[in-house]
Amino acid sequence: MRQLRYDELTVSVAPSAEAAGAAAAERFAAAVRAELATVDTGDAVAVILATGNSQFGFVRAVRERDDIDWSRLVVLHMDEYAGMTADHSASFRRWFADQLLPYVTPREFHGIRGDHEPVEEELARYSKLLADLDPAVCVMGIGENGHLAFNDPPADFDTTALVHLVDLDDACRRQQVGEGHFPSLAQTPTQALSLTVPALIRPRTVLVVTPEARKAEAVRAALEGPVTPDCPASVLRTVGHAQLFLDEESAGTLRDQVA
Ligand SMILES: O=P(O)(O)OC[C@H]1O[C@](O)(CO)[C@@H](O)[C@@H]1O
Repeated sequence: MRQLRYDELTVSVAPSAEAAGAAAAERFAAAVRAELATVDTGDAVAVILATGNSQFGFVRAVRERDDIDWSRLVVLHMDEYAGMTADHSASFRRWFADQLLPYVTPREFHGIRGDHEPVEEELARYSKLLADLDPAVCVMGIGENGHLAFNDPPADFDTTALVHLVDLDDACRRQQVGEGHFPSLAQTPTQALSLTVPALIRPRTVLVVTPEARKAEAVRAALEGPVTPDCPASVLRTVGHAQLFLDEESAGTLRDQVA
C-alpha cells in the first residue's frame, strides 16, 4: 500500500476497493482494542460507522474479523433521510440491518429515526446520545460532491451542534439515483438528519474509506484544493488523527503524489 501525506492527513492507497476496506478494518480493530484497554473491563466503547456503497469493502472485512469484541461496542451511525422508514430499501438503518447486524452483535446499535416526528425531538435525542457516549472512533466515506455524511457543500465547519437537519443538493441526490437507491430525482428525499462536521471529526480516530473512480474528482479537490466548506472533505487535512483509505481508481487523478 502506498502512503501519502497531505498536511495533517495520512493517505493510504490500496490496489483495490476490497483491499482499502480491509486495511481500514484492520486499523479499526486496532483502534477499538486500544480504546477498550483504557476503560474498565466490561465497559463499552462507542463508535460511529457509515453506510453506502463505499463502505462495502470495510463492512465485509470488519464483520469477518475475529479480533473485535463487539459485545463491548456501542454502534452509532451518521445520517438518515428525513421521513425515511427503517424498512425502506434506501434506509441507512436498513443498511445496518442487512450488512452488519446479521453478522456481529454489538452491545447496542442506535439508529437515527428519520421518520420520527417532530424531527427536532430526534435531533435532540441523537445529540444527547453522542454527547453522553463520546464516540472514540468514526469510520466514514466521501460523497461524489465531497460531502462527509450528509454535509453537502458549503458545509458548516464551526457549528456547535452535533446533529442537524440538512438540505440535500442535486449532486448528492443524483448520486443516490445513480446508485439505484431511488428511481428518479423527484422521488429522492430533499432533507436528511446528519451528524455535523465537528461531530464526525471529534472521535480520537477517524478512518475514511473512499474507493472508486467516481470519487476521484472529490478526492483530488479535498487533497489538492484549498481547505474550504465548498469541499467538505478538505477539512480532513486539518485533523491530525484521520487516515484516508483510497484505491488506485479514487487516487487516479492526484497530481501531487506527496510521499
Ligand atoms: O458510499 P457512498 O454512497 O458513496 O457515500 C459516501 C458517504 O455518503 C453517505 O452515504 C451519505 O451521506 C455516507 O453515509 C457515506 O459515508
